[in-house]
Amino acid sequence: MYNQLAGVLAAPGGAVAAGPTPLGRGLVATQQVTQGATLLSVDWANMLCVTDQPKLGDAFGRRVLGDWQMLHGRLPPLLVRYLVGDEGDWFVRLAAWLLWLRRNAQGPWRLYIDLLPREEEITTLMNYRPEEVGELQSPLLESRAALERSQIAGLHDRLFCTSGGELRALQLAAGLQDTVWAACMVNSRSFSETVEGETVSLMVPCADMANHALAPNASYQFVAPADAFQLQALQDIARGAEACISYGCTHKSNEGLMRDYGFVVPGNLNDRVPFSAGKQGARLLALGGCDDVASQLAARAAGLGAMAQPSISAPRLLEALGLGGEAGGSFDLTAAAAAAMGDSEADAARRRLLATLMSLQPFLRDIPPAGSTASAAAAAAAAAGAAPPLSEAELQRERQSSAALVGQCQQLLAGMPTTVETDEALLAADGGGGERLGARRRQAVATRVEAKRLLRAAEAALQAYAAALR
Ligand SMILES: C[S@@+](CC[C@H](N)C(=O)[O-])C[C@H]1O[C@@H](n2cnc3c(N)ncnc32)[C@H](O)[C@@H]1O
Repeated sequence: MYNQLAGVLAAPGGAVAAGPTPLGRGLVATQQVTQGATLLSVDWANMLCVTDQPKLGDAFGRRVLGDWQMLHGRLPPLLVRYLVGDEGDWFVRLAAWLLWLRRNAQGPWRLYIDLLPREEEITTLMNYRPEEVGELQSPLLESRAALERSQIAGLHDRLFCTSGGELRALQLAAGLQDTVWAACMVNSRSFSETVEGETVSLMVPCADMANHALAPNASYQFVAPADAFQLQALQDIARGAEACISYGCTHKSNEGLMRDYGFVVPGNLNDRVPFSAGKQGARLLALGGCDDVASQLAARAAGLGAMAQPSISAPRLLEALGLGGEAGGSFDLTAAAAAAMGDSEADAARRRLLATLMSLQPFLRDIPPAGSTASAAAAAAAAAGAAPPLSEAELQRERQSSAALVGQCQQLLAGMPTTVETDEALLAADGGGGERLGARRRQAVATRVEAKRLLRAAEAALQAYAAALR
């Protein structure tokens, strides 16, 4: 089906086709590709394009919509008015267009719709039913899923619902599930580009088969001289290898990725262990009875002297984790993260360690300034080949602190109904395709096991720290 679609909507000579990949269905190189080569080119008249803020200028968006209608047939005037108007935001307008195509399209746009994931295959949070969200084993994700679903229900009732929505004459969505489907498609498959100074949002057939990678080997852009949206190779790509792009979501935690795309990144650098400096932590750290980091900082800013030391020595922690390395314990987090962007499990484990380090930030003391040596004391000690000695009382406090934080990890893990091992066994028995578990349950297990792996990594790091204390 993909080849049929590409034969009509993409320019001849493409070097990729849809196929099975380790990430699910994706784009696979059909030939050896050299760096800089065009992998796929889709003419602007063959994409769905809406201008994000029509009031700031919409000449490009109107031109593309005009060309689209000349090539693919006229759209109902009510829909056209809605697409070029500024009543709905870009997201809602693209969803309306998709819903209309789903009900009415023929030819290549029928193929396009048929190639899109079906409801039962969609794993974005919004598509989880209330009875399924418990599988995520995360109160945060559960409440986020409920919120997403209630927001989309509001949109459905107000706009798309065939019985009472403002656009009911277009007969867009018979039930809430239709609207959820369209919203998930727009969320997870649209591109944003600025063309002729106009920011537009696009659904681009064929190009929207590209999966996301932390270290992408392809990029996308609108190429004005070609009047086309293109995927290009950032490096040589072997025949049969997957071509991946970056979704530009490098700042998103796994919660954000589940919300927008329905997948998680193993070892997501933006995830944090939700350590708390609650009562137990505050007592152990002798921080004057403050219950959380924010109030500690506020109290410190207010000059309350009882704000004693953070609990963990940063240079010692780095050393215990094998992350110090350089003279004076200097550590470049950005460089360490950049060096761990691969697909391997070792890279994912490394990223979990870095995420742990960042989670511990509120508790660290003697943090070395970026790119420089640690504290003067640490620098002197490093020159002498050893960390500065700690008094027995200091050692005692460090041990108590790490024990308290380890306890928090263990408590969080114990509060989840299944273990890493059970989850991994479930995934292994499923064989990769979600055939037995179903797509959403499989993704829920993949998501919760990733949260547990981070907690395990944090627990192990703190235990290594405690063991290295002397
Ligand atoms: C733009 S589409 C990519 C094509 C999609 N795989 C398909 O079969 O239609 C985005 C969706 O692909 C999947 N995806 C993309 N990147 C992924 C990744 N790195 N890991 C797992 N799933 C991914 C997610 O389901 C996401 O919502």
